Amino acid sequence: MSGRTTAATPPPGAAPPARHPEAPAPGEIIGSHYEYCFGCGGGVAHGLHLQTRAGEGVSVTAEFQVKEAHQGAPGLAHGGVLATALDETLGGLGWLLRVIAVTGRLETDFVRPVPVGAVLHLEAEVVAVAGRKIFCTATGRIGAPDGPVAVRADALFIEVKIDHFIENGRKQEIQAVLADPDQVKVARAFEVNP
Ligand SMILES: CCCCCCCCCCCCCC(=O)SCCNC(=O)CCNC(=O)[C@H](O)C(C)(C)COP(=O)(O)OP(=O)(O)OC[C@H]1O[C@@H](n2cnc3c(N)ncnc32)[C@H](O)[C@@H]1OP(=O)(O)O
Repeated sequence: MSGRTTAATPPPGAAPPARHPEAPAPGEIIGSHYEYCFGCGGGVAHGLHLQTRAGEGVSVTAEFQVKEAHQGAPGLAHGGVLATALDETLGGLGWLLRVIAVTGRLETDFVRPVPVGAVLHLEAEVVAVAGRKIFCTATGRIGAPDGPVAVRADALFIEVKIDHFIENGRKQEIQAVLADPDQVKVARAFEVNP
């Protein structure tokens, strides 16, 4: 059973997504957007360390190996961690549209338990775009890209400007990021080349 609301469903008149001409090529790895991101950062010891790859059209794939630190029940992944894996994979879609976007709504179905040690094969795609609203969907399968579905989500991402982070983030992290020219380059690329 799926208890969907209409919030993550594109309204009539929403446009099909357009892959940006400068989007990473299919198969190309999309690097981490922030070293201390729990989803993709290399600087978080117990993080998910998700490495996202551009797919065809406006889609991405990623893999996540469930570790002991990710348990909820004994030997099983925590549902919140699985939702994070879906959220982080969906977040990678911004790189194909070349917009910065944050999760507004994430509607998740947990279909099968995921054991520690399993590799979750994730894929996400944009379904439609309406103004700043990006409607997308994601699936996580156990063991292989065509393995049994364990989790799936419909989501609404909202396009934001870099000021969203500068105005809302804790000052010490924002200052550290702004002092790092590589990080600023990654973030500003989307605004300079819309
Ligand atoms: C410096 C380093 C940068 C690195 C960047 C990398 C970032 C990547 C990170 C990726 C990490 C992984 C991803 C993460 O984890 S992202 C982290 C988790 N997400 C957040 O923290 C977002 C928190 N929320 C907000 O900041 C605001 O609410 C946002 C920005 C989302 C909207 O507030 P804003 O004031 O801007 O806009 P608005 O309120 O006028 O809404 C606009 C439209 O959207 C509709 N709407 C909104 N919410 C919902 C909802 N829940 N259901 C249904 N609809 C919703 C709304 O009705 C309206 O529609 P319409 O009336 O126009 O039809």
